[in-house]
Amino acid sequence: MSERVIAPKNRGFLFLDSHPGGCRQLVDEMWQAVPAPVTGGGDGPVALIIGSSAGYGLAATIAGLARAGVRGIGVCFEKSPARRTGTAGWYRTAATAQLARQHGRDMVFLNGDAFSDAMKEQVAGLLAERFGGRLDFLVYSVAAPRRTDPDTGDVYASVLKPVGSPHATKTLVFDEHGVPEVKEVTIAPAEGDDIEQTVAVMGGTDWERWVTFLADRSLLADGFTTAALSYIGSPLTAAIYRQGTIGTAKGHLEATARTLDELLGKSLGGRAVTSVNAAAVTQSSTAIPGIALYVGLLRGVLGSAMVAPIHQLVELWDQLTGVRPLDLDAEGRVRLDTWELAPAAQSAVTQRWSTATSETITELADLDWFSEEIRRLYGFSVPGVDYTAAIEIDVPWPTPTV
Ligand SMILES: NC(=O)c1ccc[n+]([C@@H]2O[C@H](COP(=O)([O-])OP(=O)(O)OC[C@H]3O[C@@H](n4cnc5c(N)ncnc54)[C@H](O)[C@@H]3O)[C@@H](O)[C@H]2O)c1
Repeated sequence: MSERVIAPKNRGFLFLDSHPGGCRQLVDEMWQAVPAPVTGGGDGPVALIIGSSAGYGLAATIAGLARAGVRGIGVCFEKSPARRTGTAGWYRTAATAQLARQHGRDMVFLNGDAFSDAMKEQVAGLLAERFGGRLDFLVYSVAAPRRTDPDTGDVYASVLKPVGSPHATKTLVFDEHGVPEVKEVTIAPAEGDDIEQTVAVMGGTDWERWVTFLADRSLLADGFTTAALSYIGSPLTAAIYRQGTIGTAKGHLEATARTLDELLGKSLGGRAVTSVNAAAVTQSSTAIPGIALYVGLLRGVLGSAMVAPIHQLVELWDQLTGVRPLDLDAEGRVRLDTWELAPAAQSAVTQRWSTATSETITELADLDWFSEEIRRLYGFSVPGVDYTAAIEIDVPWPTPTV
């Protein structure tokens, strides 16, 4: 037992501790935001969510459980409580597992490296023993800085750089007193094998490996459907995102979807798609130069008309499970980002971006919302949570009952 009062301590957008009570409350809120389930009764389809503890993967897990009535497995990579608290994803996973249990959904969470074959073996074993040897859905939502290639042991590192020439962008930072500043930074272009390395981490290689690994063991159900998360984004961030190293990886992921779609269509009557989601404040997205400024301005323009990840993922599940037909663009992608890229929204954000300075930023961007979103990633700034009270940090990883 280790109870303590947890105060937010941060360096920039990174916090050293997270709050178990706040994380639990946020997971509850996400669950409550999901409209009534569309389940036909019975056990529900079997789903595997990779990257289940944060951002879009957490939204996929909660929407899958609460809306589509799935059971199955969530995989993520989180740190347990020790001297410091556990990571926020540790506590969110414990809270998600508890809600799943309360709602009678058999959901097992595995903590470890999704890129490894050991994790793939573990999932294959669980599918065979616990879930009838058939997987109906796989949602792939990993954002990681590194991947070890299981065949060679090589470690690849992804970078966030423009391709071809240096790129100067405005960026949003907060000084040590939390005062916002708009700065200009110039990012050097990719060099050496930066592009290949980034594609090796954030492209489609590991997603494809998961699908073929499970297919080779006959663990995919007829009609098996898989979706991986992608992003396009605004022309304002294109040099660093879509036309940059990470965008090249997303292009690879989307090409992988087309290959897998053909393969699964022939063998199982199945599907593989990418889901292009909209900008959201997550630990991964705030690491991308310019994105914090862009998202703050987007919120300034759209306010609560921004569609939260949980609502986007309800829509994705509805399309994957056939509540509504799959609605694909010409490139075969589900588009959940149309509200972000709508011309009116983009021209308003572009206008604000061009005039944004340290002096004007608080009027142009919704920085209160942005700062709260950052804190909420760690379970802080959650209404109804008493941050002056001591709270147990030694929350165990959820173990399945029977
Ligand atoms: N955040 C955005 O604005 C945005 C927009 C559109 C699409 N996306 C896409 O959504 C996906 C997820 O991004 P996010 O922003 O939600 O990220 P995130 O940082 O919030 O979550 C990443 C998840 O991946 C897991 N993870 C990381 N490394 C792992 C590993 N080695 N093994 C197992 N799990 C691992 C983490 O535990 C966490 O659950 C990415 O493909 C991203 O490009 C993000």
